[in-house]
Amino acid sequence: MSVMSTILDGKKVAAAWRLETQIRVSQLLEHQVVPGLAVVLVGHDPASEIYVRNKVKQATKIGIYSVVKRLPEDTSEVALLQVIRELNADPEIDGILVQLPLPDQIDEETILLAVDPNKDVDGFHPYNFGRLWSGQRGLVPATAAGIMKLLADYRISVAGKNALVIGRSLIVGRPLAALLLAANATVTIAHSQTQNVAQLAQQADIVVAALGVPKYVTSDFIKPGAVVIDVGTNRVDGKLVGDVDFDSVASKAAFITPVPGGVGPMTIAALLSQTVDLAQKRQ
Ligand SMILES: NC(=O)C1=CN([C@@H]2O[C@H](COP(=O)(O)OP(=O)(O)OC[C@H]3O[C@@H](n4cnc5c(N)ncnc54)[C@H](OP(=O)(O)O)[C@@H]3O)[C@@H](O)[C@H]2O)C=CC1
Ligand SMILES: Nc1nc(=O)c2c([nH]1)NC[C@@H]1CN(c3ccc(C(=O)N[C@@H](CCC(=O)O)C(=O)O)cc3)C=[N+]21
Repeated sequence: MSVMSTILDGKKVAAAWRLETQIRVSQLLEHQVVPGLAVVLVGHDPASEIYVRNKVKQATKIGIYSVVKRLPEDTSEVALLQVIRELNADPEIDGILVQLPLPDQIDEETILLAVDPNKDVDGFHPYNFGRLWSGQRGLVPATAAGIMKLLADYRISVAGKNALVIGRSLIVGRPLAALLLAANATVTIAHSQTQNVAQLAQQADIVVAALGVPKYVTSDFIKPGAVVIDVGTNRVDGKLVGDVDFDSVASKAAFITPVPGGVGPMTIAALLSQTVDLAQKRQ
């Protein structure tokens, strides 16, 4: 027996969310407040270029003023710190996002610490990360926020569920685990040294794949009726492939996100919404 699962349509939910954000932007404009977003891109990682272009395009479309600071691959830490200080001091900028990863000569921790925690729209500053893990409200990394919104929109309850998050990066795995915990899930975090990930997944009501290994999660990982969230965005032969083997898993899961059109658009919508939250605080 093979039952098709419900596809969690991130593209659709993100479009509706952007519309809500756009309304909030027009209300701010009536008060002469233009939300401002700065994206800092060091080097020219082609994937990063695409995301940055999408972010800026969608921000502009809903009335957010956005600037991209493009810096060469060989930029020094000192030079990057100078750019961040200028953005911290710029009254037109509400949100600052430093695209990761950074080139080797730049220490990530130093840079994340330099961003004004009140403008840290990515939620990567240790102050905001600490708040997140303390269960306090604040700025939350966009991918994790986007996934929680997608679950909420489909009325998928998290409380009391077993959730497995595969991946423990600053960008996705850790913040998502914190949000699932705050929503009263029982959370397990798997990483590259975890034994028997498949066995852990078989116990899980919610499986999140955020490891960056194409089609890693196959149907034998999945408990029938589980919710499967695919964060993976891997280029394989020019095609976008998730961390989940969609075709096999879709016949076993109750809900599943596609790639593309799942978590990716929600990430951008979350970023825009949080930029406007910050602009509302300015006002
Ligand atoms: N759709 C979206 O909005 C976004 C998509 N992405 C995509 O999500 C994926 C993950 O990104 P990101 O978190 O930045 O990746 P990282 O490479 O920073 O982290 C990967 C994590 O997965 C773990 N891992 C790697 N291999 C395995 C394995 N075989 N079994 C279990 N765990 C493993 C690593 O463990 P360890 O810590 O031990 O090294 C690490 O914690 C990528 O495909 C990326 O492109 C990322 C951000 C946003
Ligand atoms: N400081 C920082 N913040 C980030 O949020 C951040 C980052 N650095 N570094 C890189 C990752 C990756 N990321 C994605 C955002 C959108 C899509 C996205 O829109 N994906 C579309 C497809 C886009 C395409 O065609 O490539 C989709 O899945 O439908 C994907 C990935 C944010 N990241």
